[in-house]
Order: sequence, then structure tokens, then C-alpha cells
Amino acid sequence: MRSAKDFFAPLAVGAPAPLRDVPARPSRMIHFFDPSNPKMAAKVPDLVGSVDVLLGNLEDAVKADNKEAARQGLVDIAKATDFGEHTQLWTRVNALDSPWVLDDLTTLVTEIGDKLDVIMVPKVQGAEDIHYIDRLLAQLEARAGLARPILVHAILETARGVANVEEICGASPRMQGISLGPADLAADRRMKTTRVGGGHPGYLVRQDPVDGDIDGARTTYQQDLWHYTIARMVDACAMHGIFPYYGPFGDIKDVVACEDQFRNAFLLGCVGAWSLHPVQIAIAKKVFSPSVGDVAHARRVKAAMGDGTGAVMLDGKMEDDASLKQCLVILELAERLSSSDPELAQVYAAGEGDAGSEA
Ligand SMILES: CC(=O)SCCNC(=O)CCNC(=O)[C@H](O)C(C)(C)COP(=O)(O)OP(=O)(O)OC[C@H]1O[C@@H](n2cnc3c(N)ncnc32)[C@H](O)[C@@H]1OP(=O)(O)O
Ligand SMILES: O=CC(=O)O
Ligand SMILES: [Mg+2]
Repeated sequence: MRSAKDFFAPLAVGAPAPLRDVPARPSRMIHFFDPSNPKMAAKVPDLVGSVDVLLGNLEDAVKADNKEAARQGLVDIAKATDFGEHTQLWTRVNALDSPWVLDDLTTLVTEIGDKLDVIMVPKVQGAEDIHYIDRLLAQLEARAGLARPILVHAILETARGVANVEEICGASPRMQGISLGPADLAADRRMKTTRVGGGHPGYLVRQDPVDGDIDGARTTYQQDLWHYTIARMVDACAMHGIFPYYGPFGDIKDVVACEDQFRNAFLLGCVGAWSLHPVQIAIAKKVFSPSVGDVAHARRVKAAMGDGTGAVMLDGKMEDDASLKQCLVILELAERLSSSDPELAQVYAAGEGDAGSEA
């Protein structure tokens, strides 16, 4: 076990000092693109400024024959693109047991380490995976002469990873956040689904028989396959001061269910989700920005609560220190998003008092 005193010391001579706090930069959508796909790569410059995170994906969904082209494509795109102040550049490297990951890390940190904000690591099983990445990144950062540390984001997509999620979150000051990876997690857990995220019509509860008539009509209620894992991930992230995310929603055409899945994650505490296709960018932006109504309500509670203690009645409801704290979470997020999204800032300013409408 590392001493608490050493936790914020660089893991290699010459590496930048670890950050004390994870920067709370907007990351409502982590937009995936395959850098070896010329059509997708060509769209990257136009996406700068309109997405919070652009992620050059090197892992699953990139053909084995294209792994090297994807890595080089990402280097070329990063060198040629000015990502501005409001769009971060992330990558998802190949899995730690793959033949590609060592070259992914070595090449990317050496060539474009000054542009990369976060490295997403798939199929993380435990703290030992993060410790390996932590030391290797420090060595590579030192060699590349980088001034700021690259952060690490783990995908929660193995049963062992879920069992170890608290240790993973706290394994290094580099840990920026965790995403749920429902597709690999389903396979690893031997769930009997064939989808990339979302629900399943067979996972339900059924209303009791009415008057003992088991053949009569009975309502069924579809349940959320991911509730347990997301809730656990959110608690582990909150405990360690890092950020939780919902991952991919594979039914690109079903924008309604995508929005529902994203909103469930938002309400449970997640700050963003992956967008796999341009159509999912606007969905994530809408869902992971607090609604105008919630922001207006939070402002009213804050004003009514004065010094923040005691209890007041507002619209027939009791508000107190604890409901105020929830309102402050909404206001802090709205403020942070507004500072990089002037359009949203205007909507919040205009919506003062206009409870109920959605940003
Ligand atoms: C379980 C996991 O690991 S999930 C994470 C890994 N998966 C991914 O990263 C998938 C990324 N997305 C994709 O590969 C694609 O969006 C697909 C395969 C799902 C659909 O692709 P297409 O069939 O080409 O979709 P569609 O025809 O609607 O695309 C419209 C346009 O948007 C482009 N486009 C599609 N996805 C993206 C994207 N993620 N980023 C930028 N542009 C995109 C297409 O190239 C196409 O461009 P064009 O108009 O110049 O022809
Ligand atoms: O990588 C994501 C997943 O769902 O698997
Ligand atoms: Mg996966």
C-alpha cells in the first residue's frame, strides 16, 4: 500500500506532479470517432466547440487490421487540430492484455501527450491495472517533458471491476472518472442479452392477478437492468471525488429510449454519456444540462433559505438544509456549463422563474 504522504508525489523523476482535484470540465457527451475511418475523421474539426469531449477510439469497433492506422490517424488529427478552450481530446486505448496497448500508450503520450486530456482504459479489473498505467504514464510523461499529467478514465465492464469499483476509483490521483460499459459487462457477467446498453422487454415485474384471475390482463413494468451497477459506480465515484458516466447506447435509431437511458443516469448522479453517432450529441447535451425549470426552482429555494439553515414552505413543500444542498448541486452544474456554453447561459438567464421548461 502506498503511504498517504506519497500519494501526490510523481511516480517517475521528471514527471509532472499529480493533480489534487480532478478538473470539473463539462463532459456531457464523450463523442467517439474511429480515427482510421476517413469519413468520421473528416468530421472532427467541425465538431470542435460543439461537443465537450472528442474521443479517438482505438479499441473495440476498430477492426484489428486498422489498429495501427487508427493510432496514427489520431496522432495526425491531434497535431492538425486546435481543440480550443471548450473541447477536450480523449482516447480509448486497447485493453491491457492486447498486443496493441503498449504502442498505443507510448506513441500517443510521446507524440500528442500535450494535447491529450484523458486516457480511457477498457476492461479494468482492479486497482492493479490503474497502478500499472499510472507508473507507465509517469515514465512516458517524464520522457516527453510534459508539464501536466494525463488523467485516466476506467470503463466498468467486468464483473471483477464492479466488485472492485471503490478501489479502482481511489487507485491514483490520475483517476478522472468511470463509465459503465454495458455491452462487455453483460458478456462478462454471462447475462442473456444481445444489446449495447438500454433495457430489455423480458426484464420486468408483473402486476398481481386481479381477483385471483391469473389469465386476466395484467400490466407489466419493464425494469432497469443497469440500476444496481450505475448506483454503485456513482457512490464509488462520489466517495473519491471523480466523475461517473453512462456509456454507450447502441440502438442509434431509438433516440427516445436513448434519452430515457441517459436521463436515468443523470438523475442518479452521472455527468455525461458516450455519443456513438452524431444524432446522440444533442440528446446528451439536453439531458446532462439541468433543465431551465430545475435551475429556476433551485434559485428560488436558495433565495428563500436565507443563510441556508432552517425550514421554509415553498409551493406547499418543505425546503430545508438538505433540499438546498441538492439545489446547490444543480446551480453549480448550471454555472459551470454556462461558463463554456453561452447559448445555455442565455437560456438559463431568460428562464428565471419559468419553472418546468427544458433546456
Ligand atoms: C460497446 C462499445 O465499445 S461502444 C464504443 C465503440 N463504438 C463506436 O465507437 C461506434 C462509433 N460509431 C460508428 O461506428 C457509426 O456511427 C455506426 C457504425 C454506428 C453507424 O455508422 P453509419 O452507418 O455510417 O451511420 P450513418 O450513415 O447514419 O452516418 C451518417 C454520417 O455520420 C458519420 N458518422 C457516423 N458516426 C460518426 C461518429 N461517431 N463521429 C463522426 N461522424 C460519424 C458517417 O460517417 C456519415 O458520414 P457521411 O454523411 O459523410 O456519409
Ligand atoms: O465499451 C463499452 C461496452 O459497453 O462494452
Ligand atoms: Mg467494452
